[in-house]
Amino acid sequence: MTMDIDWAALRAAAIDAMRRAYAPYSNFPVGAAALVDDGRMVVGCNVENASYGVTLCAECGLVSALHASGGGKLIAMSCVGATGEPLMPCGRCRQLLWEHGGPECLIEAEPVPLRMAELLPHAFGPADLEAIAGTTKLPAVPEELAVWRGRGTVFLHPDVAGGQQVWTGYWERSAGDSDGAPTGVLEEAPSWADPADAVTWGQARTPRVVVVDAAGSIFWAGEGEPPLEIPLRWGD
Ligand SMILES: O=c1ccn([C@H]2C[C@H](O)[C@@H](CO)O2)c(=O)[nH]1
Repeated sequence: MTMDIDWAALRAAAIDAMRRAYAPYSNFPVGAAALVDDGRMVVGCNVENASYGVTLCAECGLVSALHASGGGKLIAMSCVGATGEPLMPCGRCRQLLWEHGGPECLIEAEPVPLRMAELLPHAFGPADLEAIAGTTKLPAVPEELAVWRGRGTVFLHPDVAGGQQVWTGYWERSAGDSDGAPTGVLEEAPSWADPADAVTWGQARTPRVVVVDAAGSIFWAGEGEPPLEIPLRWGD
C-alpha cells in the first residue's frame, strides 16, 4: 500500500508550474505538484483575474487536473511560491485537498511533510453530508446509530466469505478508555474486497478505527496520531 514519494521530483514539478503562473495582480506566483494513488503526477499554478476575488489558487488547478486526467486520490503534494520553498495551502485549498486526498495526504512542509489531518483538524467533509443528508455514496450510518457517530471503535479484519478473501469488521461501543463504559457491538460491517473501503466505512462512524490483519498485527487507521497502544499506522 505504501507508495514511494519522490519529494524532489514533486518540488521540481511544482517550481516548473510556478513559473507558468498567471499572477499579474499579486506578483505572487504559486505552483503545486502532487502524486496520485496510481503513480501519476498532476500539477497546477495560480491563475488570477482582473476581478481579484475570482483568483484560482495553484491547488485548484491541480485538483482540476487530477480529475481531468483520470481522477484518483492525492497521496502527496508540494506547493511552492516564488522562492521555490514549500508554501502552506490557504484555508479554502485545505478543504479542497481534504476532499481529494483525505486525512493521510501529505503536504510538503519544513522540516517534515504534514498530514492533511494536521492541516485541517476536525475537518468537515463528505462523511458529514452523509451523516445528516445521506446524499453521498459513502457508507451510511443507520439512523438509529447516528447518536453513536464519533464514539466507540471500529475493528476491521480479513475474513473468508464463499471461499473469497474479504475484509469486514464491526463497530463496537467501547472506546477503550474507561472502565465500566458500555461495550458491545453496535453494527456489523458488510464485506469488501478492498480494505480501503473497510477503512472508509469505519471512518464514517468513528475517529477510532483499528485494523487487525491476517497475522494478528494491529494498526491504527483512525484520525490523528496513533494512540500509544497502537503505534503502527495502517498503510505506512
Ligand atoms: O495556497 C495558496 C496560497 C495563495 N495562492 C495564490 C493566490 C493568489 O493568486 C496569490 C496571492 O495570494 O497566491 C495559491 O495559489 N495557493
